[in-house]
Amino acid sequence: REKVEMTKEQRALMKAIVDAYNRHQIPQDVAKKLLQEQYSAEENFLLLTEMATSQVQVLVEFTKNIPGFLSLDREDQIALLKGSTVEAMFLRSAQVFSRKMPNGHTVVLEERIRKSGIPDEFMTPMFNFYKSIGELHMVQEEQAILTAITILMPDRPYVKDHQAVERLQETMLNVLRKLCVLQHPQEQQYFARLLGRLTELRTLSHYHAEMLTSWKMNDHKFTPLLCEIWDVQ
Ligand SMILES: N#Cc1ccccc1NC(=O)[C@H](C1CCCCC1)n1c(-c2ccc(Cl)cc2)nc2cc(F)c(F)cc21
Repeated sequence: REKVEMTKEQRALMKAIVDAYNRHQIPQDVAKKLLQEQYSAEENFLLLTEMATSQVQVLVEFTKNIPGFLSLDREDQIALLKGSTVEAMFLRSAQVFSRKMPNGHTVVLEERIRKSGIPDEFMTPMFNFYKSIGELHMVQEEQAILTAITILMPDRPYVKDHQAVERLQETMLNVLRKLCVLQHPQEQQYFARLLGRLTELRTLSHYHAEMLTSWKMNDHKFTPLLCEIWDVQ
């Protein structure tokens, strides 16, 4: 098999994405909060809306650092962000859930999330996704580039210049493909498995509006930003 090597440009691109990904982390870690105590459904819902609101802002900052993104048509930039924030939220949640934690913490975290107010019918698909992400043992470079690939999805609603987005995404996919070979040399199909998770992520994200509106509590209040970004209220 030929030796896989990243070009100088690809290494620079990856560094830019990873730096942006690490720079724009969610301020406080929700997992720590959840491990401290079991909140009520109302408190959990509020925590989620706060997390999601700050995550959208963080995502906008991260996206600005994706080389080429700011040269896209302005309306396409909005369409890409609007179309990917829910998937990015579940991807981020999955990465938080599958982070290495002291023994027993993941069990407690899962328990707290199961009792957070999310309707029961969404637990299985959600935790299946979280566990399938965990099994991949992604390195942070892969997590960052996978998030960028999720944002640069050409088939989001209302995207006009399909080609321009496809070109940017393809550049990212080329970097991710090489990274997977370099990081997981034993697993021939690791790259394919990784992309398969994006399909699972899209399916899970279809449920998000219903997950939120049927949260086990009355009068669900959303921030204006979330009303705009999510299909709720
Ligand atoms: N993490 C994280 C994160 C980062 C940015 C934005 C949202 C995030 N997710 C969250 O805060 C929620 C919390 C919010 C309070 C109530 C219990 C879930 N969350 C979700 C979850 C997100 C959405 C929807 Cl509809 C259902 C569930 N899956 C999580 C997995 C984890 F391991 C974890 F710690 C937190 C997680």
